[in-house]
Amino acid sequence: MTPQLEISGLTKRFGGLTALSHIDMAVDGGEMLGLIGPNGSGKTTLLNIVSGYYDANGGTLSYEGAPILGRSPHELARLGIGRSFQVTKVFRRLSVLDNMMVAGLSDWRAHRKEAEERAHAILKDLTLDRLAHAPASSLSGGQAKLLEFARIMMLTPKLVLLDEPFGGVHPELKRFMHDHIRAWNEAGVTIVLISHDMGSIFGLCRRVVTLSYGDIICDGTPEETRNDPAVLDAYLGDHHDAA
Ligand SMILES: Nc1ncnc2c1ncn2[C@@H]1O[C@H](COP(=O)(O)OP(=O)(O)OP(=O)(O)O)[C@@H](O)[C@H]1O
Repeated sequence: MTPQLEISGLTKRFGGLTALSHIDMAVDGGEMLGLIGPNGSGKTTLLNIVSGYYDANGGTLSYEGAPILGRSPHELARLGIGRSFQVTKVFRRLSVLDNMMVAGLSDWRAHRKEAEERAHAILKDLTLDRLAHAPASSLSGGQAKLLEFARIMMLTPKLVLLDEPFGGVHPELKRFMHDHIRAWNEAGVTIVLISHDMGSIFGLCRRVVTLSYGDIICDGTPEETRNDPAVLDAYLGDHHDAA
């Protein structure tokens, strides 16, 4: 079976710094995969390349069997690759509903009425529907995170890349987000989750890939990852900040 996402020899340099060094990795449709590693190990860079925000210096990337390296974020979103950002990106001056419509209308299949109905249903599911007409600037940090989730779902993604979704989120909201991530995955959506929150990673993911200095140093179950000496060394060694 062709993996949903296949990364081969992917390399990214910033000047003299090699942020990713010949990364090989395959992700099957329906996986729930954690991507961990100390600060600066290359996690966000990898996600930025897969979602079309960065070019690579070498290697190949294919999605559902077709090459995608060099495609724009917009094209990739249309193909079903959704992502969140470490720092939430919502249009602060637009209403919550209009934030959803911007996502929905870029999808040529959706007509406005259908897109609005879909937006309301998703907002309701995420407890944001009563705020549909409020400006996004009036949302709390946690609500803005939920709006970002809601916008990703507007495009009916097949692969969702989440970059530190739990940063600054209180425990109750975190549990709510966990439930939604699990529900998406149970509905067949592939999830790649970057987080420094090991409780979330080990609680949600069946497979965990660990990066260190742009290399994959471990690819295994949560149990294998927790007990891998290279992972412990990467996090606890004095050459890295502990995460
Ligand atoms: N746009 C950029 N220009 C220059 N260097 C960059 C850029 N983006 C990332 N880097 C560097 O590439 C390396 C990998 O960074 P990246 O953000 O991918 O790491 P990370 O594992 O996501 O870290 P964190 O957990 O702190 O978010 C770091 O040394 C970082 O400074």
